[in-house]
Amino acid sequence: MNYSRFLTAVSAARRPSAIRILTELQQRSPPSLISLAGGAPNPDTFPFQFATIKVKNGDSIVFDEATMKRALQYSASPGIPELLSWMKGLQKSLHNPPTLAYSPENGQMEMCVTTGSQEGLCKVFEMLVNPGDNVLLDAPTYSGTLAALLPLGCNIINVPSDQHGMIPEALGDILSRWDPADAHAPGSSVPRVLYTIPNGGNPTGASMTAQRKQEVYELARKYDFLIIEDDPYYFLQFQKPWAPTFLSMDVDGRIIRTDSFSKILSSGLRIGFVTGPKPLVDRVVLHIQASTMHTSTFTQLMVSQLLQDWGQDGFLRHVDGVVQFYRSQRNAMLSSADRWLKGLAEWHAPAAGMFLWIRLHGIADTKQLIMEKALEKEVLLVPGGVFNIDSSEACPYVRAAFSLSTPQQIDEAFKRLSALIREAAQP
Ligand SMILES: Cc1ncc(COP(=O)(O)O)c(CNc2cc3ccccc3n(O)c2=O)c1O
Repeated sequence: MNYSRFLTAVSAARRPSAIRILTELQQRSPPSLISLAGGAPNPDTFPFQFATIKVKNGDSIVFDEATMKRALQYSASPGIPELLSWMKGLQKSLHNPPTLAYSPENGQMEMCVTTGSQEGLCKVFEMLVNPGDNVLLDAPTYSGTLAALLPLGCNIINVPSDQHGMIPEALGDILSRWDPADAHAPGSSVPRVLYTIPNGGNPTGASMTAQRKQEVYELARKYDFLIIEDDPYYFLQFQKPWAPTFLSMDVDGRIIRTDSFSKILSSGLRIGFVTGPKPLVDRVVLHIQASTMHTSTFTQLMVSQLLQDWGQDGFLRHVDGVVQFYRSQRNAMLSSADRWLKGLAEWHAPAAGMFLWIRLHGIADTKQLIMEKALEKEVLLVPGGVFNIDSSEACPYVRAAFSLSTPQQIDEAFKRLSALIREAAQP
């Protein structure tokens, strides 16, 4: 694939940081090398000496003095080698991307660590989206994505979707306004990027079927666009086998996947990953070099040691426990919805994630209801309009998260919401 056609002017202008090249050169050199190059601070001056982090299974992660000095020091922009290597092993086991065996210039699978998948998304958009570009996505969508995309001045084209995710026929209809042959013409307006959340969508809870992913992928091949597979809820799928990912079917090297440890290990540690064709991931790293330089070495080392101790089987056993928790939370929310909201609202049972997308009857726009009346009743949800491309558009939906509240709190919250809807619907 010709990846240069996808790059923004900003991204094409980025060059490797000379300092980072020296840092990585030094890190690859034998200890006998004497470096007067890097402007790194001397870790002997740092006030932190060592750390022991107790893990719930009884194990401990120990940062002795040498490890602590490394943890507190600058590290490589793509991520620390041991974490990247472990994650590449996991991606191979879970997705077995066809691009694993490709040459770098042909899109060999590469990865980098990001400070949460939010940073990954922001850097990927900065790399691919120029002002005026047509970008395809299925709204309502994650508000953090809209926050990153909209200021770039692109034209977001909303692709219709339902509880099974983006509708390929609707995407095909939208694309039919262009001739695929024009895709490579200079200044072509054929969309070059499609973004979607394939599992446990935020806010809709929708999960794409494998069939729909295959059909969307074929359209991406026909019109030669990239797919950003934003999949932080991949590990929160309530049924096995987990759905095949776009990455697992990527014979062309046109998938850029963002993963996150936020929903399964920690959201505060800010660990995410970008997986995709090497020419593009290497470019994302250039954007990282010019902003955060790298994700915290401390948190990368901490997570890396945990994963080394667990191995893939141990990691997946941990994930099973997390899934069990969220499945039971989802079931509690669904039974409370049945108890309090039947006849007042409608919803679909999510197969993954942590959100229930609820359409309230008799209410054209939930914004005022939530921002004023709901607070009086001491119940808080997210008004659906914030997930629309135009947040001022009326939206009868609310997003309810079943991640933090107890089943008892969820039940009381829906009892209060039902009173709200009844009052609001009265003439
Ligand atoms: C589809 C999709 N893609 C990327 C991300 C970012 O996750 P990261 O790996 O942690 O950076 C997210 C995180 N979503 C949310 C985050 C959040 C944080 C504070 C408070 C509220 C939040 N609400 O409501 C959210 O939905 C997401 O849902």
